[in-house]
Amino acid sequence: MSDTQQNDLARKDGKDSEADHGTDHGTGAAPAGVSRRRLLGTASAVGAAGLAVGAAGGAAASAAGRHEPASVTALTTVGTDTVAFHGAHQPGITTPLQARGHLVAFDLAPGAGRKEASALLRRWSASARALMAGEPAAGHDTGVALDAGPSSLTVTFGFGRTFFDRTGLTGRRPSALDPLPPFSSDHLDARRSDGDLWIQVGANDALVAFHALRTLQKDAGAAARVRWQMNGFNRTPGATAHPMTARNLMGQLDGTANPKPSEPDFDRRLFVPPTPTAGPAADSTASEDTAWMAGGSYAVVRRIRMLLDSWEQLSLHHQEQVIGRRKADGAPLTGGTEGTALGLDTVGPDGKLVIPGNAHARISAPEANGGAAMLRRPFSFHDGIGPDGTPDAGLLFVCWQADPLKGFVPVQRKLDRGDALSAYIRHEASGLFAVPGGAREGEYVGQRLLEA
Ligand SMILES: C=CC1=C(C)c2cc3[nH]c(cc4nc(cc5[nH]c(cc1n2)c(C)c5CCC(=O)O)C(CCC(=O)O)=C4C)c(C)c3C=C
Ligand SMILES: [Fe+2]
Repeated sequence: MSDTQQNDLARKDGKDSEADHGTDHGTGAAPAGVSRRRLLGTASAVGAAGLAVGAAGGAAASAAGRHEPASVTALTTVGTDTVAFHGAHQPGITTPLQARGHLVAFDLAPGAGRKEASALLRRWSASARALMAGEPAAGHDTGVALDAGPSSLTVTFGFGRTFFDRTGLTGRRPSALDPLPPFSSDHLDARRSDGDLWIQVGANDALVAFHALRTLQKDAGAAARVRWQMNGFNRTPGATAHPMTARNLMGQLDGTANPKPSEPDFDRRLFVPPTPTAGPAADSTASEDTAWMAGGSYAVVRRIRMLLDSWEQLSLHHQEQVIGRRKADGAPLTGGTEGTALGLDTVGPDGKLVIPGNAHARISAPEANGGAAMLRRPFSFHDGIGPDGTPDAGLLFVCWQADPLKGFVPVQRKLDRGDALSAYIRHEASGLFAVPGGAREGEYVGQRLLEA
């Protein structure tokens, strides 16, 4: 069994034990040694108000002069959930979607090179490890995340194409980092695209996520400057009656047909193999000296604005024709439930395909793209109202794959040519980042690139 599968199973065990105790957060293991039943027992002694206030409310109650028992503050497992920093792969790739996300790109400062980059990655990894374990950041903790647990915090680091020239490592740049091809529907803003370094922060608490982001920005010191930052969100764990696929801001279930860890080719699709596999591709990879990417993955990041004013004018029927799935439950228009395969050849009584030829789900399906697949792990964004008076909202589309030329690129090429959804979205920014494998104990992320 792969590390990914083990990780997922470990989290699933957590969920199951949580379910046994009657919670529905679906976010991971309960705090060690504290059963849900015991907490409920404690809470019932202080009344229903104690149940509702949770951690933040507990602090407020103390400030108001009421001294609640400390155990009341531990009613939820959302705060106590942790994700491992060390492992074969970096966290934040197969981790379940978190409620809050920050994507931030940095450029190395003028004059900063490999030495400074290596010291920076060492500092960043130390902070990420500590914060993900629920410890304060070394030296300069701001206290913003005080009272909260790690809340499934993940920090993921990547290198952009330009990083390699700036650090004298051009010879070790993977060809997979070659620029993405232009697409006819691109409206890309160069200032909000690319970057030498990229960080993805995710957490199930907004203050925990902000605290991590701020810590990492301060860690950058004089070595690197923020190039762009994007802030996103997803549904809060526990907001729905049962764990389910996330909805995006168009209201669709988004993520249904993602590759699953239980599928035999999951790791192969997502992660760079330790050694080049046999065959023609192996020769070119071997000559690249990219062994440092073993266990890593490539992240394609796109800020995709949704033209919500136009989208929301469509009838439900038309919206469903655009995607090829039912809006309420994500089932294919050919019937069944969310998990049912798309009936791509099914024809209706009118002789037409039930899932239209230009439906987004049809065009992006691996069956229609020579098996090309990626793991989509997005955040929604809403940055207010744009100068044109429409919502500046949409999807921070992040997808993961072992090779962008076998994942994002062929699918986006196809979508670019005839996706019914493209009339309602606009790609505004883009980045491609090499995300190295996870750091082993005592190692920092990227050490195998920077110190070999
Ligand atoms: C190039 C890759 C993709 C981009 C860009 C993209 C943008 C995008 N997608 C949605 C909404 C949905 N996408 C869905 C499925 C789906 N999308 C992609 C790829 C891209 N999407 C793939 C590979 C798939 C899976 C296709 C399949 O195998 O069936 C769906 C259906 C539900 C699901 O499977 O997730 C929705 C809904 C939006 C709103 C969007 C840009 C804003
Ligand atoms: Fe999609």
